[in-house]
Amino acid sequence: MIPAPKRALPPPLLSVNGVSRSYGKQLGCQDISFSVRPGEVLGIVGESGSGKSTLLACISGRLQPDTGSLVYDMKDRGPVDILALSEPERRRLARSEWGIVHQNPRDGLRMDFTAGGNVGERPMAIGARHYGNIRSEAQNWLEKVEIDLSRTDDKPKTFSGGMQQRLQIARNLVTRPRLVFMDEPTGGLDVSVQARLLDLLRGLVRELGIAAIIVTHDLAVVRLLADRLMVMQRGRVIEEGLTDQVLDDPHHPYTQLLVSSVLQA
Ligand SMILES: Nc1ncnc2c1ncn2[C@@H]1O[C@H](COP(=O)(O)OP(=O)(O)OP(=O)(O)O)[C@@H](O)[C@H]1O
Repeated sequence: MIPAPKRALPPPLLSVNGVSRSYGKQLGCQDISFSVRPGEVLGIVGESGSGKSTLLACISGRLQPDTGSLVYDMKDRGPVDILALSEPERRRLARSEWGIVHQNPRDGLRMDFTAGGNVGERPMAIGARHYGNIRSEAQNWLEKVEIDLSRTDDKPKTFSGGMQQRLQIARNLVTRPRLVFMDEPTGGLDVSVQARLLDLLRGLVRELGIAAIIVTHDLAVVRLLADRLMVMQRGRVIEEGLTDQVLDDPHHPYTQLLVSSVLQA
């Protein structure tokens, strides 16, 4: 029998090659390479100071790497070298194709806008002009993230931490980005609120087929959300693979320690 042809993997959405960044003599991250395909969720774990935030800032265009290259497959232009884009081009790319969910929702929300305004601002930024459509899309997203519509015109400062985080997620996903960067998306929330938020995030990411890069020190977050996992220690990647494989059969002693410390907790 003739074997069925293997289905080719889609080309990477983002390719990171040899990215390093130091702060003076202090190493942030060193020689990091990986790629993320459309719809794939990559988790990056490691203890405090291992370089996760530095790496995330470098690959999301918020921090200039010292060396390395970043290639992103834009919807209408194909692969582009992100570091060679002009600042306005990079901002346009971030607005139209990316989302960034910060650990502290205050960093990702406009605290002086209403909840509806926070969600509606993103479609407006990429050209939506019909007020009625923008408001109904915003309300649709508030419902998706389980915020009561009676709160549409309230400001986020009147919301709980969990509600603010859900609002930040709605603000990011309303434009259906192709890639979302998340920095400790459930950090700072109560355990029960975290669990609900994780469920919600998992449902939305899968429903929309969004690719995501999630930085966290919480293995439960990556276990639930990430297809693949990278483990960092002292600025370097020390282990990577499919999430279940890495967590169920860790090879590097540091990953073994990380996994066993969670099991003992
Ligand atoms: N602005 C800065 N100036 C100097 N050193 C920095 C700066 N930001 C980070 N570093 C150093 O870079 C290394 C990596 O830090 P980074 O914040 O990327 O780690 P992390 O894994 O994200 O930690 P955390 O989980 O605590 O946020 C650390 O040694 C840190 O002290």
